Amino acid sequence: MPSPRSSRERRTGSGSSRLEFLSLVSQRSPGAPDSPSRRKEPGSSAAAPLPEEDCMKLNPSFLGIALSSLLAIDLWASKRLGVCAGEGSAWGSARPLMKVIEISGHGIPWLLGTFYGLCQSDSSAAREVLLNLLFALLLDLVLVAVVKGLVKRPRPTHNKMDMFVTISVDKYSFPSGHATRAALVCRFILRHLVLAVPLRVLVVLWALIVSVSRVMLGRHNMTDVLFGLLLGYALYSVVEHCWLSPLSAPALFALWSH
Ligand SMILES: CC(C)=CCC/C(C)=C/CC/C(C)=C/CC/C(C)=C/COP(=O)(O)O
Repeated sequence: MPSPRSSRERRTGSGSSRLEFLSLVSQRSPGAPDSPSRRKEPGSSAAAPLPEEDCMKLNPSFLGIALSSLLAIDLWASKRLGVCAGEGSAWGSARPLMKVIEISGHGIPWLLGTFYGLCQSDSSAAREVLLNLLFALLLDLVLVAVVKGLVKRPRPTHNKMDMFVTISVDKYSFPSGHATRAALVCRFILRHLVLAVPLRVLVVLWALIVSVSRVMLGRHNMTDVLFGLLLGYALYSVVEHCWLSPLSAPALFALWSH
């Protein structure tokens, strides 16, 4: 059965830099009296029992504090790195170039290019690889849409929503769809295309530049991009596990056999 391994063997050849913190105190209702833990009845030696909700607010878990701190650092650093977020930003003149890089990692050119290649391919090895790339790209779109829809993290406030063709969940930022695609496509190409070393280095650089440009354009926070890269990397393993071949999916391959 042709597999990824066998197919490989066949190939011989601006903004402000103010920190944004989520204060634990501000989460309490404004004007609320002091906590019962600090209030003692006159003449009584024992403190009144703590209501459960106050216990939770006054004793946040270590994990909660660590996560809030990480998110605060993420928002602050991402805002500082969003140097191409607008024409008036520090590196605003590089924004057009960043937008070209954005399109190079967009779903539409990748889907259309792969579909076109599939229709034009005249070898069974090329058809197998391109069909699996198309499957990987579609799976990536669905997975990112599901996670974005579940997490619903808004895009950074400094982002200008002027992206080339988006779908409804693209108003959310976690994870970065460009970063998942860049990592997925990068792993896929390195594994299934025979390329000279300089070209392999270029593919890795492209994936990194697409990812960094998401933060520079102000589209994403750093954690959106880091998680996106991890997700895309892991998704490639799923694609390889479910690899479509003429034996496992004969009907699909029959569609493109000439
Ligand atoms: C051409 C074929 C075979 C199918 C088309 C299927 C389809 C509906 C594709 C939609 C592609 C699309 C609009 C993708 C969105 C890409 C995007 C803007 C992602 C957001 O990236 P992010 O890094 O800002 O999260």
